[in-house]
Amino acid sequence: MADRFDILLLPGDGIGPEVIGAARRVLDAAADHFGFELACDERLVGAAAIRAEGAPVSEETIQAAKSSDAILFGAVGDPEFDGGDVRPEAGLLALRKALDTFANLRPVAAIPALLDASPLKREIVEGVDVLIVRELTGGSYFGEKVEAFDYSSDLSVYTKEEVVRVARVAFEAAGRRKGRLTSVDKANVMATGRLWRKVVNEVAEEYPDVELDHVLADAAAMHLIQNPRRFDVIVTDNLFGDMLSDEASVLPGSMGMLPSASLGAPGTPGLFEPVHGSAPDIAGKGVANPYAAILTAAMMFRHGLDRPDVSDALERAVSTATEAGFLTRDLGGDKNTEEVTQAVIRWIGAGEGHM
Ligand SMILES: NC(=O)C1=CN([C@@H]2O[C@H](COP(=O)(O)OP(=O)(O)OC[C@H]3O[C@@H](n4cnc5c(N)ncnc54)[C@H](O)[C@@H]3O)[C@@H](O)[C@H]2O)C=CC1
Ligand SMILES: CC(C)CC(=O)C(=O)O
Ligand SMILES: [Mg+2]
Repeated sequence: MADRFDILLLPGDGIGPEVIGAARRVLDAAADHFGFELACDERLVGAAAIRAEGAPVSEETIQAAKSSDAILFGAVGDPEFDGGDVRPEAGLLALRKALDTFANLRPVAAIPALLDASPLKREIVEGVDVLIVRELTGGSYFGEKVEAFDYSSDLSVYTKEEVVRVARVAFEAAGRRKGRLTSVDKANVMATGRLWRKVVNEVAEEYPDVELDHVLADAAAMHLIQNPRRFDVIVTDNLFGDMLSDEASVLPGSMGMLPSASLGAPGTPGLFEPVHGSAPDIAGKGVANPYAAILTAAMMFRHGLDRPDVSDALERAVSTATEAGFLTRDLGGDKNTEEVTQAVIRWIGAGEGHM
């Protein structure tokens, strides 16, 4: 079991530095509690990097990411650069591509203490436990782009191999969970959707114990908030996965609750990123919800650093803190980022019998 980890922190913009600062304090407390060593390097990305280094991610930062054990990312984006030629978000896309993190795991689970934080009825939210597996390095976000004076286009391309590899990740995950996989596409209108469906059906032959169904993306958006318990694992492309996961954040009650892990080939560093963005509307006020970033750090220990024991402790500490009423404004509470962070730190190790 490894006891030293080289982590690259990329806080980014807006609330990114606030929530990654919170996650860092939690990581330091976990290191003390579990007795491992954390070597953290911190670099700029997004708008912060454009201002200081002239590009949303530098080649040095990409190299540092490749040689780390894992990367903990905050968020990028700043209204200052809206509509400009150089965009902060391009830094994140470049990192995902450079690390080839093609599978983005976005778990969405109802948290018992937060059942009333969701605008949806309790009976819809209760017991929800969905894993969205989003393809992350292909499709319309990465295809050739044309931006002319009076027209523009985004090419959406998927190769068979790109669908095979993310489908396998999703089937494996479903096999470890309830054994149900829903593939989401637009095969009725899109060529990429028809390839997606054909390839997922082929990969299904390798996983006879997993029950597969196909749902069109528009209907999936409806089912997700009407009857979310119908889903176990969802696999879908880059664009639909982005949208469905933001929609799914209303189930636990806030974007500030959703973590994610962006994974590539075994042995390569993962990019661990909360699902939310830089939230310029609340940045700098100290009120951002840090749970998504802390749960993202937990995913880093489970999926990137092979320390599920640390991951379990962080997830337990978050549950206990929510049960004790440590809720930020987005969840209907009145606690600030720091109060929530300190509550999580207090409960790290609780329940293991040696605190
Ligand atoms: N992974 C990333 O770096 C992402 C970056 N973005 C960028 O972020 C910027 C803002 O985008 P938006 O569409 O507003 O999405 P957003 O996710 O930043 O915010 C959407 C809404 O959720 C709230 N919210 C998000 N995270 C929260 C948290 N931790 N605690 C409390 N409330 C939270 C915000 O206050 C806002 O009302 C844009 O520049 C966008 O491109 C958006 C999504 C992902
Ligand atoms: C590059 C990001 C800003 C796109 C996004 O919203 C996401 O990946 O969740
Ligand atoms: Mg998004």
